[in-house]
Amino acid sequence: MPVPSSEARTSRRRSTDRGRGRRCVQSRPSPQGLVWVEVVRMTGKSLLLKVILLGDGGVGKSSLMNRYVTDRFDSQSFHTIGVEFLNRDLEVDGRLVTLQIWDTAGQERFKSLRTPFYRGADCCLLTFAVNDLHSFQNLGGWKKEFMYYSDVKDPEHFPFVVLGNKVDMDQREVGAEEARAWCEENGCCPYFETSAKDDTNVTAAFEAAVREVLAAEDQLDHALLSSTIDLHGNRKTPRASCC
Ligand SMILES: Nc1nc2c(ncn2[C@@H]2O[C@H](COP(=O)(O)OP(=O)(O)OP(=O)(O)O)[C@@H](O)[C@H]2O)c(=O)[nH]1
Repeated sequence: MPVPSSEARTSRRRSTDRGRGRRCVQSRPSPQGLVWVEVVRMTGKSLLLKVILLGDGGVGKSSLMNRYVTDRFDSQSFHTIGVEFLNRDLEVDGRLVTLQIWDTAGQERFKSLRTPFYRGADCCLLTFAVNDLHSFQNLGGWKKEFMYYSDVKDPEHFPFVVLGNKVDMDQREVGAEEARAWCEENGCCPYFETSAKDDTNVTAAFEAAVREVLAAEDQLDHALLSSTIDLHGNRKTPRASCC
């Protein structure tokens, strides 16, 4: 397999570190010695979230990332080979977040270069172009590919956001209602109609991805705090009464 760029390698290392550093889960006995509580720690001031852009070649993934991070649009952009990433800091609902956006190559011939980078993603942005029906019909395939290679622990609750890009173009082949219906059938993920070219909804879409992740994490933290575990990490249902 070709070696990823040094930037990509650095990021991979960091995203692994993040897995260890961001959430240190400790088990401690309660004063009664019966119940175990979990303490979730945040390290550093900002939460590092990895989001990944997937979709057919040419739908505008790189352009969306570049518009959001550098506020530029290139009408002659090249196909991505493998993966690239950019970071942007932002504040969402009072929480500081470093968003690490991974842009992947949509062309089939680069599949083996992109799939190793799916692991550790916190959210997946499934992207199509509204003037390209085929790219919309392929969304299910992209979701499947992501689920297969990302090794997500809780597939049912993993956050996805769907982006219908190039809404600035006249020749539309996919309607907003059709796209929303797909989202509804595929787990109610939020849908955004975007244009990297004229900067329509780009910020809103990335912020929605962050909100989806934070909501999923809050749910998980809540579940962890209200459950109990024994010394070997096996969950136990709390007993209704002592003795
Ligand atoms: N009109 C219009 N053109 C866009 C938009 N977004 C991207 N493009 C153009 O579409 C072409 C492909 O854009 P990319 O961002 O390279 O697409 P990609 O999905 O990253 O493609 P791969 O790297 O092959 O996976 C480029 O010529 C862009 O300028 C948009 O919102 N509107």
